[in-house]
This record gives sequence, structure tokens and C-alpha cells, in this order.
Amino acid sequence: MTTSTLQPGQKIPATIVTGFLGAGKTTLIRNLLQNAGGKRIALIVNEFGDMGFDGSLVNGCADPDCSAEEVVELTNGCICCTVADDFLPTMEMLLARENPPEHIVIETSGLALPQPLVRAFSWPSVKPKVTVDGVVTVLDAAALAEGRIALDEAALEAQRAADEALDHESPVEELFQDQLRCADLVVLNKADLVAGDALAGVQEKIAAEVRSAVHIVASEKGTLPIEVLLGRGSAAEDDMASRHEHHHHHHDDRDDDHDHDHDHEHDHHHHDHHHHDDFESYVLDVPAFTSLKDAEARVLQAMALRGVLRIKGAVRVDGKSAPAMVQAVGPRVETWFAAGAESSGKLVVIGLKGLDLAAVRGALGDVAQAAE
Ligand SMILES: Nc1nc2c(ncn2[C@@H]2O[C@H](COP(=O)(O)OP(=O)(O)OP(=O)(O)O)[C@@H](O)[C@H]2O)c(=O)[nH]1
Repeated sequence: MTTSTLQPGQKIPATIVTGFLGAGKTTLIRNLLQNAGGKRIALIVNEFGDMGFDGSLVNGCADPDCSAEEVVELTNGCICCTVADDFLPTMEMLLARENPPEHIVIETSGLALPQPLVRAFSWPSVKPKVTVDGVVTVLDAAALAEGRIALDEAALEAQRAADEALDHESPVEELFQDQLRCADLVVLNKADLVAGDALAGVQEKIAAEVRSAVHIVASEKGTLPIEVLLGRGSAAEDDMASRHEHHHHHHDDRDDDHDHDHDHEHDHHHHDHHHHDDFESYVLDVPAFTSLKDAEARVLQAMALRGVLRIKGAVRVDGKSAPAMVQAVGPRVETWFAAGAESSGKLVVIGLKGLDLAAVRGALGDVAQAAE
């Protein structure tokens, strides 16, 4: 398929997928790409971490319609800080292609705010060609039903205790609200893990936090019809005033140059001490584990350490040619063999700044530690 479904001069719609760590963004996007039905979708991944793990996952299992060259990864830092450096050139490169995409999907880091990214669509080289079709915020319904936003509650408490400036709300809660306020569609994912009445309770709470007319849908493994996810036509870039945010993007003057829609009316909501710089990610080289159980036990041990929020990667297991994929969120660890995939022998650890990296390395048996 090389013919475009877009009319000449029509802007390319872009969907921004946001949501916390482990909520299911990658799973949802993978489903979306597999059900694209010939639509040429470009994916821009902004992974929080030093290696583009999520992009490689999508590469490994997307259907043949999704050629690797359509996958563009941004690998350094969260999108809030990289829009000026990486996002715009990436976008311009995509738009300059002879055969430009019919739809662009952007997976943001789980800790990034969607608002600065939406603002980037007002940049002169982008605005005439692309419009924000919708912001899809993916939530972990299972975590919400347990009264957690999505993250490890102990880690949240540790952060709260460490920050004297925190009075009423934690940064994570604000980030969560910002992600909700920017949403055009909220996906309550992991519905399979939640009883019906609990899910209804979660839905009711979320409904109170979103703008009016925002749809809230439940999903399992992010499986939603492509018609639900794409084609919302929200033109979010022209509608920023209603998408209030707690966190205003201001820590880098350079970015202000790009912020045509800089909405100063929200400045009184500034909380300087609350931003995503409170998080950090590390990539650890880990030795082969003796079994999946061994990998699970060690990852669980690392997850139990203060401030550790998320661990994922593809590791080696003794005597197995297929790498073991590791996915850990809060108290849940999943491992499975992925035939045909590449093992990096690396694990990405994401957590709060100041976490005990030595203890994490100890738990996971990081081989680089001896070398340092
Ligand atoms: N039970 C259940 N598990 C799910 C569902 N959706 C995703 N998962 C699992 O949740 C884990 C995290 O999913 P991802 O799609 O990687 O989440 P993410 O939001 O992309 O995570 P980050 O990239 O770290 O921000 C994986 O182990 C998924 O298999 C669901 O609907 N039900």
C-alpha cells in the first residue's frame, strides 16, 4: 500500500499515548499496529531509559505491515526535555519522507507530561502538516482499584517523606492529574484484573478528573478497536488552555523559544520542586540467570527496594537460546521466553532519584559492578 488515505493538503493526524510506567502503553500500541489494516502508521517512541527497549519489542512482534523503518526511537531522556532536541527533528524527518505516514503515534515516557509535547505541534515546521488527533491516557485499573496511582505505594511514601516541601499533593499525583487533564480518551487497562464493581468505582473517580466529553473505556491488554483509538480529531494543539497542568515546563530557557502557546495564566500553579527529574533510569548489565524462577526472585528482590518502580529487559538464562523477557511493575513480575528475540543481557531499572543502586545491582548480580 503506497496510496495515502489522506487528501492532498490534509494534516497528518498524530495520536499521543501517555500514562504511567507499566500501565500498558506499549501493549496497546503493539495491538494498534497489528490491527492497522494497511494504514501506514509511524511510531515515535520516547523511552525513559538509555536503550530503546520498547521499540525493539514492537519491532520483534509487529506484523509485516509494520516495517522496522517506520519505527523511530528517541532514546535519551523524557520527552518534556527532549522535544526541542529530538522530537522536532524526528518529526521533520518523518514529514520529509517521500511516502509520509498516514498517522503518527507517539509513545511518551511514563513520566513525561503530555502538555509540552502537544505544544511542540505548534512549531512552524510541524503545524501546517500535522495535527494532534488525540491524547490517549492509559491507566492501570488494577493499581487504581487498590488505591495506588500505578506505582509502588511504599516508594511514593518514601518520596513524600524525603521532600519537606510537599504539603498536600505528591509530584506523582500531580503528574497523574496532568496526564488526565490532557486526555481525549482514557483507557482503563488491565480490566481483567479488576472485579466489575471495582472497575465502575475507578471509572467514577477518573470521570471526576477529566475534562467533559472525554471518553473512558476499559480494556484488556490494550485491545481496543482502531476506530476508538484513532480518528478523534481533537486538534489538541489549538486547545491547550483547557488542558491545565500543574507542572509548567520552564527549566530550560531554550524550550521557551519553541513555546508559542506558552500559557502563562497557569503560572500561579507552579510547583518548582515537583517535576519528573525526581526519577532516574539505569541500564544494568546482568549475568545469565540459572532459571526463570531465579530471574523472577532476583527481580522481585530488587523491586522491593525503596524507590524502585519498574524493571524490564531481555536477559539470558543458562542453557536456553531464547532470551527471557522480564517485566516488573509494583509487586508483579512477569517473565517469559521470547523465541527469536535478541537478548541484550540488560535490565532497565526506573525509580526515584537517590535509590540505592548498589543494592539493586547486588540483587540483580550486575556484572558491571565489579568493574567499577
Ligand atoms: N493482566 C494484564 N496485564 C497487562 C495488561 N496490559 C498490559 N499488561 C502487562 O503489564 C506490563 C506492562 O505493560 P507495558 O505495555 O509494557 O506498559 P507500558 O505502559 O508501556 O510501560 P513503560 O514502557 O514502562 O512505561 C506487561 O507485563 C504487560 O504484559 C492487561 O490488560 N492485563
